[in-house]
Amino acid sequence: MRRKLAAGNWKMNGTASALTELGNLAYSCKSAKAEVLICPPATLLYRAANVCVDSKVNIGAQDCHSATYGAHTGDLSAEMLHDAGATAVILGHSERRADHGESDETVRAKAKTAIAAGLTAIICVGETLEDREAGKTLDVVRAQLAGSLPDDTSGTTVVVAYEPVWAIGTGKVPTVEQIAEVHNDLRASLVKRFGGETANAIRLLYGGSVKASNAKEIFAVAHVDGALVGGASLKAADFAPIVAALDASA
Ligand SMILES: O=C[C@H](O)COP(=O)(O)O
Repeated sequence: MRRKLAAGNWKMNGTASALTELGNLAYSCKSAKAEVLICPPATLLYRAANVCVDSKVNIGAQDCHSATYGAHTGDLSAEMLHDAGATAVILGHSERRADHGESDETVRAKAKTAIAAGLTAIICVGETLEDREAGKTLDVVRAQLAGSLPDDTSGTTVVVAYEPVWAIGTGKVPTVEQIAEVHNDLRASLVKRFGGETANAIRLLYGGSVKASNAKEIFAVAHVDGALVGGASLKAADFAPIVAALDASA
């Protein structure tokens, strides 16, 4: 049975005062059955890990460099993130694929480095509205999945997050039928490439305007093992109900 995962991506939000929210979340989630992960800005990683020590909340990062060290001004290595207390790292987020021209090959190289440093790689895939309207959703997601996952992927090293670009930050959410179609296809693609045992251990998250109000119906969809949440993860009062809905879906 795959353990459920509620992951929060704070994106470029939060200074030291935001650590109070993290403490509130740690308290709210003290009885959570699902794995809970918060990915704050890198500037808060170390302190966030200290706030959440001995709690049910793990801390993650939002990106890493594909190199292990060197002349990469402004970048952070996976080892540095692990050293700061991160247990996972989000890779290939559509905002990085778009803003930084990140290719599947770049994401795959970063994932290999992250896994080697002991981090779980949360690899994002998702179509644009143009892709969906052109009927290309499954083609796009299959290609990103194939190109972004390392060959030695396992259920403990990789999590896949399906995030339709047009649902991120917009309040628009695919229908449960649309989510089910993609998550079923993701699972089938994983089985085809890695075999059933490995594929069935890989958790599939949905991300894109997840809120307390829609979490229950999203978590009821087959092959949805949790969520990657942006805006609704910034406040404990918004994110804790999503964790509770995930626990109730188990
Ligand atoms: O990483 C999180 C996703 O981009 C979803 O963000 P959102 O919940 O604000 O739509």
